[in-house]
Amino acid sequence: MMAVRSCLGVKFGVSGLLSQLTSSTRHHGSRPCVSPILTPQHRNTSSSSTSSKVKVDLDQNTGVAVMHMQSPPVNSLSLDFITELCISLEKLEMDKGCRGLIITSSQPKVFSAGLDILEMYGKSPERCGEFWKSVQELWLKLYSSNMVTIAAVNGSSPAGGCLMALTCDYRIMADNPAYSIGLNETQLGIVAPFWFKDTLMNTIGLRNSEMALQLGLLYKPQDALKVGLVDQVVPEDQVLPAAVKSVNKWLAVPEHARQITKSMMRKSTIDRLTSNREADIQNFVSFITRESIQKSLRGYMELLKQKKA
Ligand SMILES: CC/C=C\C/C=C\C/C=C\C=C\CC(=O)SCCNC(=O)CCNC(=O)[C@H](O)C(C)(C)COP(=O)(O)OP(=O)(O)OC[C@H]1O[C@@H](n2cnc3c(N)ncnc32)[C@H](O)[C@@H]1OP(=O)(O)O
Repeated sequence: MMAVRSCLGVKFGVSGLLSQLTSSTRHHGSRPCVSPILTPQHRNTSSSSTSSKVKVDLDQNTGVAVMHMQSPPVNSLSLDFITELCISLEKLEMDKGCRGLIITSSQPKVFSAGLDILEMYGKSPERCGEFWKSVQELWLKLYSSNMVTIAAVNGSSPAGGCLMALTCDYRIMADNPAYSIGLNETQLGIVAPFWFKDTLMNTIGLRNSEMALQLGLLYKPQDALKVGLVDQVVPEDQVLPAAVKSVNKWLAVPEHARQITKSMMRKSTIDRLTSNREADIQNFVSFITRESIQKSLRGYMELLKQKKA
């Protein structure tokens, strides 16, 4: 309980010329690349799709989609919300005209509050299992995406919210000391599973991960930058423009080479979960339904409410 309380308080690799020469003939996997030369029909072509919790704006000229998370109040990742995110991601992944994705929040002050604690409290083992499977699915879709993915972190991003950002290729955070980001699971009395840990370690290394995970650290933006948890910190109103600038830089790299390199870097981490999915679900269910863990979650939720009062 004490612990719970304390918690609340280019240069391109290949030549620029080569990359420019290939930019109009590049393919995204099997998908043709969008030509950078604007014809009258191509100008200002954008499409927008909205489900109740996810709004996606795709600019067909640039091939860049912006996914706005809009699940009030704090974009906590419930089963319904995760399902909508997965459906949107699947559509974008299949869309030949989409090569880059920026993920951001429509909610003020929060990118995502992480997993919805109410999905883990007082629920049947079957329901917990279904929920965890969806969390795995979201992680797999994001971490293995062929698209260039940029997290435009425009608010706090604890635990599962941080994990979402970590799955992206690049993270830009708003320079506001009121915001924080990190895998703070231990502070709730729960344990980040191995694939959360692996994703963090792949980003900030072993020593920093040891400290971050055991202490359940939530970093202010400037500290997150120092440790490598985010790649860039910009004024709040510049988060989205900076993300657009970055995505274009990443998209200028020959697509096949970038995708194969990404896949090579992430494959072993992805394989580790895909070959252990069922066991991981069983682990989660038996862990989260323990009386002591349920008690910790209840205490944590009460503290969140008290903080408001
Ligand atoms: C051996 C190992 C084997 C297997 C693995 C086992 C286990 C692993 C298990 C789980 C992994 C979990 C990862 C997670 O993501 S857990 C969730 C962690 N999230 C948090 O700690 C964030 C908590 N929230 C906050 O800190 C703040 O809300 C905030 C900074 C995000 C926003 O602050 P605000 O002041 O803007 O907003 P609040 O007033 O605090 O909140 C508004 C409203 O929302 C409710 N709420 C907040 N966060 C959550 C959440 N994550 N889930 C559900 N609900 C949440 C909050 O209670 C308020 O509700 P009311 O308006 O009072 O009703």
